[in-house]
Amino acid sequence: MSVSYRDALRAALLYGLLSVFWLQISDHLLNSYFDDWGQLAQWQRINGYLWAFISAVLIFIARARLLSFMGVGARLKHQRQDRERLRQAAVVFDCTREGVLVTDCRGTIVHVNRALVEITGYTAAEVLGHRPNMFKSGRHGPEFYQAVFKSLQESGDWNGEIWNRRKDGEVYPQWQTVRAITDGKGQVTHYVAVFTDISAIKKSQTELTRLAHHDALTDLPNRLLFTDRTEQALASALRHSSGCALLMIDLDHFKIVNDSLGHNIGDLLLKRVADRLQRLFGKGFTVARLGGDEFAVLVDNCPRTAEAALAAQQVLEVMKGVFEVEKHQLFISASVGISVFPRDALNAEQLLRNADSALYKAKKAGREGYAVYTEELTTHAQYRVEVANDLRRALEQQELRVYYQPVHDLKTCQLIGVEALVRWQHPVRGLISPGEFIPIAERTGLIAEIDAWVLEQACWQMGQWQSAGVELSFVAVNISSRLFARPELFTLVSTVLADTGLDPALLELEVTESAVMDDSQAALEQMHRLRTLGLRLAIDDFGTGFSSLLRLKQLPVQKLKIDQGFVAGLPADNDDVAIVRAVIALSQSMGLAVQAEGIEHVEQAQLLLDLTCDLGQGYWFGRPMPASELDWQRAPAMHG
Ligand SMILES: Nc1nc2c(ncn2[C@@H]2O[C@H](COP(=O)(O)O[C@H]3[C@@H](O)[C@H](n4cnc5c(=O)[nH]c(N)nc54)O[C@@H]3COP(=O)(O)O)[C@@H](O)[C@H]2O)c(=O)[nH]1
Repeated sequence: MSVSYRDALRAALLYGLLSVFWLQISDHLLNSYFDDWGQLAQWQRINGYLWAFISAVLIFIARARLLSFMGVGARLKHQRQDRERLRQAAVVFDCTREGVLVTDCRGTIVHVNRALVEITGYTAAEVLGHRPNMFKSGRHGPEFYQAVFKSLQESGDWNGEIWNRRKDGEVYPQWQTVRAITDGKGQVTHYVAVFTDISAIKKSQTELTRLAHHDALTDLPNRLLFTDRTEQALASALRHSSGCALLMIDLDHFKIVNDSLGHNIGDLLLKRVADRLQRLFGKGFTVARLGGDEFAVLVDNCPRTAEAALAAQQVLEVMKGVFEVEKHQLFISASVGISVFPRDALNAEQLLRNADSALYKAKKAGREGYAVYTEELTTHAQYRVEVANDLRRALEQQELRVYYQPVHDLKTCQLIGVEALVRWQHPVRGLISPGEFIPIAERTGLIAEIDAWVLEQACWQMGQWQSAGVELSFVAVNISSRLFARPELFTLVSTVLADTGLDPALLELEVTESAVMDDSQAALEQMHRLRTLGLRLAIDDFGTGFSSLLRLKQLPVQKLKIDQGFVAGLPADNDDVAIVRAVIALSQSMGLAVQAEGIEHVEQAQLLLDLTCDLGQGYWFGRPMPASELDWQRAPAMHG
């Protein structure tokens, strides 16, 4: 007999004994108290009721204790909570965005939610009773599914990426978790799969990867992908003992298209160039846009320079045809730098760098051509690095000097101004001409510091001449495009003028035509700001750039300097004569002074005077020299 039965028997016996005891005692007491039968009968009735009441209380207590002992109350509470939880789970099951699929232990689908219907395109009725392999995409082999089942058997769950097929046939990726559900004895009763459709994430991931590796404008591979492909090509060339060539292509004077026709047309032209290059080389080659107007082509199986040169020549040829861009008929040429693996470089970075050096050489050689990398170019590059380092030291050690070249009035031949030109007094190499170090200073950015220093020296020197009573109309200082592009130029010039006390009207800043046209709107603003200081502005090397006359008209400049390249051809070269005549006429029609530079012969000075040029500068008048050597009285006569 179980403990509970024994307890129940004990309670029943106790109740029986208690009842007998109660009946005996109450009967005895009532009989001894009441003699009257009527009263006795009444109290016996009351006694009966009383016992019934006590019994009811005892039954209640016993039952309450029994139920609590058996845990029925808690179970009822739990049942209520379970019902609530199930209701909530059913809502979650149906509202969740994840697809849910439940199979029995044999793999037959017994339950699916609304999200599964939406994701797969099947109705619940079309799915129930079938097996999950109805969603198979065919992308995974049997070994994939075997691995899933193995994981479910060993650990009871699996999660990972799986490609399935929707009802409409579309194959899509989903992230899925499958779990085995077991009963109390550890037997699998069901499998539950919960999955998310990750096709949108995949698409944006793919798009991001594409964007990171492609140029947005032309859709060509960008520098990152091109470098990667070059590395792969080099590795493959190494394995097969073959070679490959890298062509770096840069469009000549592309800036003019942007400046004159706007960036939209410039962009469209770049797209057309990209298309043309792709068509020329076809699918087997990697054509990339490295940035701006720079493209590159990787030519596989091309170990010899001659073959690479042939490819470069084809690039030059293909660029020759007209580009039709929105009603504009554009012509553009290109320069190409060639570097060959393994002859020139052993890794992608070096190959790119060397092709770039060759491209620089092609540009310097006059553009619309190609140049092949040579070791000499690296030597040059190293030399440039050494000079740049040396220049920094020169600035600190005050090794730079300012020379002044006289500028004469062509009518009176009087010296009326000077141009400040920098020199480098090298401790070992002696006096170095700016032609040797200015281009390097420009490439490294040191030019801004040099120009600032020359400006300070020239203003100070002009102040000294003024104090000494020398009658000079101006001192001209060259401002490189690097410094000219900086907003702090205005502060620099005003500080120098304030520090040296020079009358701003005596200062002339020379800016090259290309510096002004590079970003003409910014240049215009810079020039107007500088003009508020009261100084004068001149366009240097006029005729070598590609000024738009419309832009030129807007510039607040006071002088045009005819480039010495045109003066050199005077008086024999008819083209130069025509150009010089046109520039003089242009200056005069715009109310600008005009100055010719590079005058080496009296005939040149005479012709320029005849053409009504205002000012002249050149070796015939005087070479650049230290301030102390200038001869203020020198006025070389033109007529004998
Ligand atoms: N940003 C700066 N550029 C500067 C500075 N100083 C010079 N430069 C530029 O360097 C280039 C070479 O200058 P330099 O060797 O001084 O040559 C100048 C003249 O010496 C030369 N010149 C003058 N007359 C004649 C001549 O009759 N024949 C001849 N073959 N050359 C002559 O021309 C140069 C003057 O150039 P420009 O500035 O265009 O008037 C040169 O581009 C300088 O601009 C500097 O401080 N900052």
